[in-house]
Amino acid sequence: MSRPKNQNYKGHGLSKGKEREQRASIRFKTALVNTLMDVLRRRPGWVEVKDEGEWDFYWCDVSWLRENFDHTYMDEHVRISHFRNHYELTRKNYMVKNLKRFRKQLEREAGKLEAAKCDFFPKTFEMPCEYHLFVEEFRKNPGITWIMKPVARSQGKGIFLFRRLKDIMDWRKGTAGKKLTSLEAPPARNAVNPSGSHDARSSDDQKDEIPVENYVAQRYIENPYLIGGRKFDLRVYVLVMSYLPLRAWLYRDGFARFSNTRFTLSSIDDQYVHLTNVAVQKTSPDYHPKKGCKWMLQRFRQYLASKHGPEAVETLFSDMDNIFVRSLQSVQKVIISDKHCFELYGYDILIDQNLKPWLLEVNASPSLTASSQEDYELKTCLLEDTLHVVDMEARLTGREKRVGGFDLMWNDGPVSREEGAPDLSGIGNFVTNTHLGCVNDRSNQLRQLFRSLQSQKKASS
Ligand SMILES: Nc1ncnc2c1ncn2[C@@H]1O[C@H](COP(=O)(O)OP(=O)(O)OP(=O)(O)O)[C@@H](O)[C@H]1O
Repeated sequence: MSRPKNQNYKGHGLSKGKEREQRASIRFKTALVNTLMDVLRRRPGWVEVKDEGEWDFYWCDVSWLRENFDHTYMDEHVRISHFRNHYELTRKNYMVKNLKRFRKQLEREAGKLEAAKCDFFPKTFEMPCEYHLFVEEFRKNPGITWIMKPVARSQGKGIFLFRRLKDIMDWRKGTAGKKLTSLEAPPARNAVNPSGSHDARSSDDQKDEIPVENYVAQRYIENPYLIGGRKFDLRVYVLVMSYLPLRAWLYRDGFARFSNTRFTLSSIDDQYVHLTNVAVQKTSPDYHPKKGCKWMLQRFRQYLASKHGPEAVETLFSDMDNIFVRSLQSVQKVIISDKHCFELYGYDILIDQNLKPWLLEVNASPSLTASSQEDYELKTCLLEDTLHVVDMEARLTGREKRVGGFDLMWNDGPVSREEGAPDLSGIGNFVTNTHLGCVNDRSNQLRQLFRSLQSQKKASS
């Protein structure tokens, strides 16, 4: 149960057994109205709490953390959906700062070879504070393309590409971010998207103190892997249950997000060519709502395997595992590891023509809104499986290596992933089939549910 720190607690003085008895149902609260709401409402034994009611589980947004976390007392069993200072990983500038520091530490302690395993993020400078370092680097490689990204916005807002220092001069004068303006909203300082329909960028304490909007200047990956001539990036989900010790689960499914326009380096001002965010692509004149711009990860794997063979695909996916683990390790000592917190991260990965994966960023609030039936199925399974791992019902033994579509990737050390490792929870075998692409009953149920939700929506509008 949760309550403000100095408020009297109704259940105070009850024995543990009585308390557990009283908690026959799990009281949940959520700040998001999307697929998540469907999943929570359907979950047996879970009841929704509104407004100031006490809760056991809260899928909060990051602004709630800032305003309430430090003043809320939480009982042992209570869980919330973010770590207190999640922005250490989910703000573009902090992520890079932590990765650079971690790389240096590895070089000191384990040598250059080990440190080189952190070379998965494009060269990045924080602006304006690293402007002079950036200029030095810029002059070393004339003619290459750079990308400027606001540190705390999302959905491609405020992003632009450049090749001349003059463009940065304009930015410094306060005109930056005006190149790709068609989608641009006013700087979303402290903005939180209450519907959760987008990847609402973290709104956190640090942001309040930033007098001008900060950017990162990042080397643009000029040779992205193309499918059908189009650029794409991957969205992969990682669930962290604890930072000390680090305990992280990797979801088997995810998707590739494609641009609608053929890739070319000749027009760097065209956002539809260079930015693969769905929010950007949806506004493209060539966008087909039915076709969408996503491929499920399984389909992407199959495509790559047919082109390059299974070994190349294995190497690519294990290089991605390396990214997940190292990036989490880079913030392991910085993030406040509170036993009440978990976090479902959305990783954005770009693959180049050498099949090298690059980490673009990590999202604290990956979009949970479905853009198609397939997407709805993926997100529903993802959320159900997340709740299985969070385990408010106390059904897991703690020895599971697989729960639904999640594989335990790191448990204070690497976790061996034998093929067909049993799902000890007994929860996930059924679910896992869905992830392997089998059409089963559950999948059909979801399809029906999706259709009925669609027709309800139509009827009400
Ligand atoms: N260094 C890079 N090289 C090539 N393309 C990039 C690079 N950085 C970003 N992009 C492209 O720009 C898009 C948006 O970048 P990024 O995800 O960093 O910003 P964002 O606005 O926070 O997006 P999101 O809403 O997905 O969080 C990416 O999906 C990718 O297509």
